[in-house]
Amino acid sequence: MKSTNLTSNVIKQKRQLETTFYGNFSKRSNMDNDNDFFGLPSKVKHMFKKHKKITQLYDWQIECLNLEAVKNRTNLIYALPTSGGKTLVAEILMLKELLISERNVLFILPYVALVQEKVQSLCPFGLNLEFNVEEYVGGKGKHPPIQRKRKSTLYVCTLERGAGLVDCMLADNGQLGGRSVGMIVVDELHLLGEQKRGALLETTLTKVLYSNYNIQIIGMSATIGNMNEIGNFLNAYVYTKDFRPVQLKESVKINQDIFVINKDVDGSMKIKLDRKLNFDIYTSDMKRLDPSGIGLLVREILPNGSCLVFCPTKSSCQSIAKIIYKSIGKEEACVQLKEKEELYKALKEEGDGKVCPLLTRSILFGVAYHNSGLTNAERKLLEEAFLGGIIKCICCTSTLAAGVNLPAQRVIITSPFVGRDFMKQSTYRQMVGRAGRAGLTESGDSVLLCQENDKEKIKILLENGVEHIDSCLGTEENIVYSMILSSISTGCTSSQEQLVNLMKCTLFIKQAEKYNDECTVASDLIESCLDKLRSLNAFNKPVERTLKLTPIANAAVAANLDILEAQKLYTELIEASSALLLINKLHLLYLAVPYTECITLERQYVLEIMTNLKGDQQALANRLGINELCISQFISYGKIKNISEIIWNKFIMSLILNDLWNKESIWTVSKTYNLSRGTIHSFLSRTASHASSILRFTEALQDKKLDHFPMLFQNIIPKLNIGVLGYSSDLESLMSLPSVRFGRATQLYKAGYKTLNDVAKANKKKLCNDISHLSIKVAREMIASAKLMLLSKAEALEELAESLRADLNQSISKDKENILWF
Ligand SMILES: Nc1ncnc2c1ncn2[C@@H]1O[C@H](COP(=O)(O)OP(=O)(O)OP(=O)(O)O)[C@@H](O)[C@H]1O
Repeated sequence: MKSTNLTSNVIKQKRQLETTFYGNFSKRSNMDNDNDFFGLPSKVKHMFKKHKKITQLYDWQIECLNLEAVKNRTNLIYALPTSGGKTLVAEILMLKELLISERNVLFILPYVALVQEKVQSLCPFGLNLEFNVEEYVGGKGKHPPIQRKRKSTLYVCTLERGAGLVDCMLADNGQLGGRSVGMIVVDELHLLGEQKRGALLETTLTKVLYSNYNIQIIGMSATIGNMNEIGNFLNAYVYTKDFRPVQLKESVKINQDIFVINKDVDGSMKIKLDRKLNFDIYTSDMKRLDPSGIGLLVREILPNGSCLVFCPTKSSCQSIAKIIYKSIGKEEACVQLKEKEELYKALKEEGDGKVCPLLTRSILFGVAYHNSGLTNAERKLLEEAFLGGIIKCICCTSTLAAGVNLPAQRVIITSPFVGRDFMKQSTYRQMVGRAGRAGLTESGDSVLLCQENDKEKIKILLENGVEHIDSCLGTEENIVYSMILSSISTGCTSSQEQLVNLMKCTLFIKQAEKYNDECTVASDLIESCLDKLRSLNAFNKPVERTLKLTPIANAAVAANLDILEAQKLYTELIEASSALLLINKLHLLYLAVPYTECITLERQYVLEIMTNLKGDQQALANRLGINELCISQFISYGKIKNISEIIWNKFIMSLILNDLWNKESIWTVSKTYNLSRGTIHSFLSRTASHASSILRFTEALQDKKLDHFPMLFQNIIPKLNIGVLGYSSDLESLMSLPSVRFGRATQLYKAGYKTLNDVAKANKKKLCNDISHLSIKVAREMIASAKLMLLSKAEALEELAESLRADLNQSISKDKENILWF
């Protein structure tokens, strides 16, 4: 009876939502019978026009979508220069899978910011075309996913969370949330060549290839030197095109001379003097401040253009932004004043009442810096301002080129070095690829600033082909252990022979075999890894030759931890549970700090903190064995000898979390620990991710001694996820929206949009008026996200109610049968 009531309530709630959002449900169902857009309803075409301003596909996009390989669901990898329009092809393929094949899709992206951007931009599509969009970053996203059988779901995830989702899928016969997965899309496939993350991506894809669940893999990338080899690894059709929608004029500046670079028909480089940079408008002071003329190059594209300035280090972004805003004429400081003020207000709200003094001054001139010292929320506001033309010039590091989609009219590369290393061809290509805005400008240009003595290296940089991708798996043994354990835990393999076959599917073995036909690397490697894993007690006694994992090894897989971390965690939790300090959250926060946390604080700050511990902090220090001896060892040797360094580091990092939890402003915390606010925010995100691993570990382990932990961690994870610890939970639901961080949530709350429902029902124009620095596009996406989230929630409840009812009916009819029988 109860379950029927729940069902009818949920159905009522969902109908109400649907009537509010769509007008009339039956009308919506009849939409678009004319399937003329690659088999998709023509409504999709209109949506691309409305939301992405795309009216026509490029020839290559049409050619690629019509490939036999695509029609036959063969795996596909395709490579084009940056901004070639690769994402659109992937989006159309994903929509086909979600709407026509009605299967779930996993979309793996390399950076958190890219995942959030995608979720935000795909929500209107999910809402109108009726599929779910779920975000998996940090600690966000249920594991295993919520059951959603009625509509297909697009899981948008980072590489790390994608690896976890693939394991869930393999453990559930190729399904996620009760539906089959039909496609996995990987953006920036060249990451395969990166240490750690590349190896993780390689093992994730290898398991999919080996498992044979008929899942189509789509990979996209800027050009890769050995596409065919990567195609061979992924059993994929390879498609490449050298297409750029806007012309790119590349140049190099040495002293005052600017040389244009042209490629001859035979592929050789022609470098020709184009012009001299004119310093005449600079005063002698300005010449001294900006001897290389970066400011002059920026001035050339003003007032209508936009410019990305790539700097070699994080700190140089700030100093170069300062030079540029000082060199820009006063006229720039007089335009778009209202918009700039709104941006300032939004930054202030995000920054807990303060804005960095340099940004305060530079945004007046339309200039900003963008690096990991800023919080994600501040960076997002600056990106939106750049796309909206309020900020005309952003000084950033090369990570921005890979992590954010920001096109500009001009790209200036201030040095051919990234940190201390000479730039790689792929990095250079990714940076210059940002020049030119498709649909907005007809061409874009790039200027690389270099010294006379870099000439030879520059020539090689410009002439050489793109780099090959080499597997990093050989040097990442922890990732090989995890692949072995997860493939056994999910049922993909169960014997040594099967593991060898799995290993043979990796890029690492395929590349090793290239040079050696009789290669035994796979069997040797599996043998030595199994020996090591046996010595770590990862296996129960085998029954015949079947490998079986211990509960801790199984829980490690569920939590995406490697076996050593899982064992460390188990011991730590057992020790903690014997005397857990629950006077406040400090002890729990201590447990949530990842073991591999790599932030090191300066010595003088550590001393200041450790010699002034307060009562609760001292209690935990005592509990962990941190005493005066440790401090004196730290003073004398800079190292601790009587306790593990991990405990010492985790303790200090937990103090940061505790200060934030106790409502200390991020500016004060940043000063106390001498860490940038951006660094603190990324630490929070890693902690959120580790806390959700602990939750999954303890849930999967089902060990009575640890059964209080899931509830305790569930309590702190939501706040860690949103990156704001010490504030009221009223903002939590607003901050679950992809585009909403603390400042925007506060503005929404103050303006009367207190719940997701308020945002879902908002009028986009009114929302823009009520909230500073909010574009119509972002407002529209925000409203769509709120609607989609509420509908998905209502539908999940509905499904739960249905399954409860079915369960109940079954047991009632069984009872009846039994009564009859007796
Ligand atoms: N057919 C098209 N017509 C007009 N604009 C397009 C078209 N296809 C894509 N674009 C636009 O071009 C820009 C770059 O596209 P996209 O991000 O897909 O490129 P990409 O090849 O994935 O680049 P990256 O290598 O940076 O990921 C986007 O703003 C996108 O909306």
